[in-house]
Order: sequence, then structure tokens, then C-alpha cells
Amino acid sequence: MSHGRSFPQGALVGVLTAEPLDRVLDYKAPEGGVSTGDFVVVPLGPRKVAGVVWGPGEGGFDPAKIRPVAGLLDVPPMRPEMREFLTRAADYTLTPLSMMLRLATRCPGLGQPPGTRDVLRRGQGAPDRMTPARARVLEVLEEHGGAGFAPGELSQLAGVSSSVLKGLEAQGALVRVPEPRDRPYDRLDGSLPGRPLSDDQTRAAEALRATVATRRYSTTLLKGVTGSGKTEVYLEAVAEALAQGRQALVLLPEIALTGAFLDRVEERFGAKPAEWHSGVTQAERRRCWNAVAEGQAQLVVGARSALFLPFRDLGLLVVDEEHDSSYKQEDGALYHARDMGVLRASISNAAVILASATPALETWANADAGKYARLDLPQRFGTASLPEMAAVDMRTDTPERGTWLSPGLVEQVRARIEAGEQSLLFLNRRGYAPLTLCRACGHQLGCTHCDARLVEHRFRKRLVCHQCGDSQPIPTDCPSCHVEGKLTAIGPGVERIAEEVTARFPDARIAVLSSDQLESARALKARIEQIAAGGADIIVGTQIVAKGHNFPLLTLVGVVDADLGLMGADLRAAERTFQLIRQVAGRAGRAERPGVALLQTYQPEHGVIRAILNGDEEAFWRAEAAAREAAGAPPYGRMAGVIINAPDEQRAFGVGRALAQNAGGLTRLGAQVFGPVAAPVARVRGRIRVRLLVKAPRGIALQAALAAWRSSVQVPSNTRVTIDIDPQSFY
Ligand SMILES: Nc1ncnc2c1ncn2[C@@H]1O[C@H](COP(=O)(O)OP(=O)(O)OP(=O)(O)O)[C@@H](O)[C@H]1O
Ligand SMILES: [Zn+2]
Repeated sequence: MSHGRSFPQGALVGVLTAEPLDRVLDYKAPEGGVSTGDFVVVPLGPRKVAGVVWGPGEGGFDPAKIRPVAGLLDVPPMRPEMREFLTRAADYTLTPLSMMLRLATRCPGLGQPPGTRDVLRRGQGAPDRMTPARARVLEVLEEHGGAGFAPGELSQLAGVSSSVLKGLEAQGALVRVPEPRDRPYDRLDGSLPGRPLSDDQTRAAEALRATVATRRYSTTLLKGVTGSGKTEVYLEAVAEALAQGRQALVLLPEIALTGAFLDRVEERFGAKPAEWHSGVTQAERRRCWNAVAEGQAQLVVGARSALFLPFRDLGLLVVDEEHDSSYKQEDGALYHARDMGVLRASISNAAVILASATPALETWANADAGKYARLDLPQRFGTASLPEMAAVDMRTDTPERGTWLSPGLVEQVRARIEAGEQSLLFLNRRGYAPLTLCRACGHQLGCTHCDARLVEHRFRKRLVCHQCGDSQPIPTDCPSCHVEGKLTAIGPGVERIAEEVTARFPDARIAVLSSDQLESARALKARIEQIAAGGADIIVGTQIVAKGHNFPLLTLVGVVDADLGLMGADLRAAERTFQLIRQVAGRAGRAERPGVALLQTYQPEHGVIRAILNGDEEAFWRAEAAAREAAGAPPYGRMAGVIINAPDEQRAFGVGRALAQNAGGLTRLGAQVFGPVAAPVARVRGRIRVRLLVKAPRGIALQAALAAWRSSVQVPSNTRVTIDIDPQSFY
């Protein structure tokens, strides 16, 4: 029956698939007809692939050759808002629509009926003997807190063959049980009372609730100093969305933060929300995707890709720590989750809350210009006060040779240990040493595939390339001159700071927190909870510790190298340094005991260091905004990066020069084109990278001009041209 379907059987329809074709393909509607938005299966060559009916077919092909749609998938149709969002996001980021659709259909087993499926769980039995492979399987189960896994997923996660699982199953250490797919989520109760709020918090919470209650699009910057209780406040806006019967999405920049957030949601609304990020199982993803589509999931906490979930009625989007650079997706579809989130919300009539203690300059400027509303929480919650901040002048308070901590900072750490308080030493550099050098010939150890130095990781006993991830054992003799025993580690990474601290305070309990420790989200959460409960005296960490954690006993933050971020020529060097150091300093003194943050620097008179210390944030943003405006830089001008990736230099520069010569369409609009030049990291995984940079005034149709520009140049098949709109990184 074709009743209610807009395309009756045989009608020509356009179907978008996630295959890399970059166009909508024509098919004939099947028996019963289809409507725009329906999820379908279509034949493509010899295969069958999933797709979405995008509208009427284009026609113009031999009708006899057009094949019919093979079937409909049992999934709620894609809503018009979602189609509009994908289209506009694709246009904005110059990404093929098919790639956007792929982001929006990342549901394992899309359209398969719920029913049950067999999963493996931990059983009562013990293995007869423990092998490393068996131990890994049990560890994975342990880490996921008793969740069941499809056998294939479990063997993949544990990196073991299916025979290992069979062995464990035979001994009863694993049991196979049927599990219903897509169990509904527990109801969140928005009417439960929250914690009593301070006056500032109440004011902000009421204003946010009001924006949600309008059921119209708006964006509000919630700027609150570290520890002011932004989470507590935006949970009130979530309560309002729940009261309205609409869905809410909270984006967090780091999986390690979701654990604490889930607990707070449970405490506030009586149940846990849905989760969407790389740390959840396939079954959980599927459950989340389907429950979001059906409107059964009321609240989702997730990583940036959660923006592409099929919400039935999104009423609120919160982007927590909105300044965080991890919201920019840096490969595949290059999009910024904050900006695309605002787009998505404006299409769905949803309210947006951008929460941060140190907003992105873009956000600050949008609030300053009145495009976004702004709410401030100027004080920490309760009796806690903001940490006192001071510089350690490394020119006079110089560390001993081969060490990195100044005598002044060491004394402060000692005092904290004696008082039973915690210290955090922050250095945004993973590994043991950023450079390994041969003292005999001066050779620096580099990656064979990339333009990058190898970084020593003593913990893993390997040299690692941070560009491509390749690693090798640490050699004993120099690969260039073959002299033995002359390879020397130069400069510190967190592991080296931990080594120094261990030598100075042999009795202290030291915790190293770095993103490369390959821990599962659950293990990391447990470690963070343990530290928060007082399980460490000294924490040594990279930027992973700067974000949003609450360590009540922490009263000292030492920034090992405050100058580190200031050296690059990056457009955002000042902004990033300011945000990172103020964030990490904000970990100190969050409970009753007051905190101190000490910045080791060789240039205490540097403008950015002074701004960080004196805490006059508005003055900093205003100065930074003025400098950007004078330079025509974002957000006052627009930028697009062009990255050409080719097997050799000739081809890369060939395409680059052709682009530069064809730039008339852009320059006529007032844009400037710089390059081609070899990228700062000119070789990655053996391929050559060349860049161009486009600077344009605001208010021109930049994307259209860029698209025309890109297609005006012949690109050899093994060469890729990527356009990065509003680039965040320039490597
Ligand atoms: N109204 C309140 N009642 C009780 N405790 C509160 C209240 N508001 C905040 N807190 C507590 O204060 C601490 C800081 O709150 P929260 O983590 O929300 O701050 P934040 O502004 O997000 O900080 P940051 O930007 O540093 O992540 C938390 O331990 C939180 O539980
Ligand atoms: Zn490499």
C-alpha cells in the first residue's frame, strides 16, 4: 500500500548513501512507496548499502537502468531538521554530504530488529590457569563493570582470538547469555529538587531555565570562574528541558570527565543519562542511537560526534568547557562541535549554553557583540576562594643542572606534603623527554616516516612519534655514528618530572596522569576518584588534568614551564596559554583550604604571563580582541587552511601552485591567498604536506568561492586537497 508515502512505487527518488560518491543517486521507489527521510537499502554495484531518501530523483538517466530500492529499514525516518543540518554543515565545512551522513548513521546494526542477542559475561568459574590473553579478557570485562559483549567485540577489545574466549567459556569463567537489545533508559525525574543554590547561581539558573522555556533558539555564554558551580547551574536548564518533555545533550571535551558527570546527573535526576563516546560498547551505542531517535533517551552526555545523533526533539545543548580545542575534529570531516552545535540548535529551536571559565575568543566576541547572551558567576561556590597566583622567576630561582623544578617550588611542595595536602605539577608534554640526541655526533633521533622527533617514553620503554604513533625500542648506540652509550635525553616531559619528584620525595605517593597511558575510561575514572579521595601526594600531569576535575585536597599547582605555549607563532598561542594555565590553576583550593598557583617562567614580564597573574580577564580578552581585529584575524576576519597531501613534493607543490595561480575568484572578493609553502610538519607517514592559507573579510560568500576554486584545479588521483574552514591548528 502506498497510502501516506510521498513517492509511489516506481517513482524516481534520490537516495543519499554514506559511500564516498558525493552525489545523490537515483532509484525507483519500491512496492509500497517511500517518503523523504526514510532509511532504505539500495543496490550499489554488487553490494547493498544503507541510505536515506533525500528527495525526488534527478532524472536524466536511462530509466530502464535505474534499479529499485531494495527495502526499507525499520528506523524512524530522518527528520527534516537533521537533513537540513547535514546539508548546511556540509556546505559550511566543504565536506561531502555523504561523509556527513556517515557521522549521522553510526549506529551498529542500523535497522535490525531489537530482539535479543547472545553476549559473553563474567561467570562464576575460574580459569584453570591464567595466561596473558585470558587475563586481558577478564580485565576488559572488569573495566566495563560487568557489561556483556558480543564475542567478536570482546575478542577485538582484548586483542585475543575467539579460541581464547571458547576456552574461558568451557571453564565457566565466561557465560553466554541472551540479552535484550536496546533496553530503555531509566526515567530522569526533572522535578526532583536540586541542591540549594547561591544567589549568583540562582540568578544564572533562572535565566537559563527561561531560555529553554521559550522553546526557541538562543545561545548563552555561561562564564563562571573555576569552581563556581557551572555544572550545578546548567543542570537546572536540563531540568527545564525535561519538564518541557524535550531532549537535552551535554557535550564534554574529555571522556575522563563523563564518570563524574554521570554521578552528578544521577544524584540530581535519580537516574543515569545515555552515553555516547568512543569508550562505550557497540551495544550501548546502538541502544543510545535508537533511544535518541525514538525520543526515549531524555539526556545524552557525549563527545562531539553526539551532535549527529537523531534527536527527536532537541531542546537544549550544553557545550561544557566550550573553549576546549578537542571540540575541533581534526581528521575526516573537519568541523567544530561548538559551531556546528549552534547551527544544529538554531535549526531545532533549541537553547545553547556554552560553559567555560575561559571562553574562546570567538565566543567572548560573540557575547560582546550581543549575538550571544552572557551570564557571569564571578565567585567560587561556598567559602572557597580563587587561588593566589605568582610567578617563579627562573632567572633567579634557577633549578640545579639536570633538574626542572626551582628550589622555591620544591619548598612549596614539601610544605604541602607536611600539611597533608596535595600538589599538582603541570607540564603539557607527554613522555620522558622531547628530544634524544647523540653526544658523539649531534644526531637527533627522528621518525623515519615523518618530520618529527622521536619522544622517549620511559614508562613504555620506547621512542614514539607523536605524529604517526609509530614506535621503536630505545637503541643503545647512535643510529647515525654507531657510537655506543652517547644517546642523551634532552628536556623534560611529565615522566621526567615524575622521576625528579620521586628522587626528591622518595616517600611521597606520586601519580602521573597523561593521555597516553592507554587506560580505559573506567580505569581513568577510578584513578581520578582515588586521587580526589587523597590517594596521592603529588600529581604530575599533562593537559588532561587541567580540565574540570575536582581535587578537594589540592592546594598547590606548579606550572613547570609557563613559557611553553608562548613560543609558537600560532595565532592562538596567547589565548591557549591563558586558558590552559588559568584552567590548571583553577584546580587548586577548591574546598576549604586556600590554593596557590606558581608559574615557572623565564619571562615574567611577558604580557600574557602578566595577564594570567593579575586576573584581569576582561582586559586580556579586550587586548587580544584588538590585536586580532588589527590583523584581520578570526573572529574579525575569516580564515581557511588548505592542506595538500601528496606522495611527493613535486605533485604537492604542483597542485599548490595551480591553486595559487587560479585564485582570482577569491581575490576579487577581497580575500588574500598565501602559499604554497611546505607545512610546518612537512612529512607525515611518508607523505608530503604543503599548505596554503586564505584570509578573507567577513561577510563574503567564502565557502562558495572556495568550492569553485578547489574544483578549478586538476588534482592527481593519489593527491588530496583538504580545506579546513576556521582552522584551529596549522601544523
Ligand atoms: N549549589 C551548590 N551546592 C553544593 N555544592 C556546590 C554547589 N555549586 C557547586 N558546588 C560544588 O562546587 C564544586 C565546583 O562545582 P563545579 O564543578 O560545577 O564547578 P565548575 O564551575 O564547573 O568548575 P570548573 O570550571 O573548574 O570545572 C563541586 O564540588 C560542586 O559539587
Ligand atoms: Zn612518524
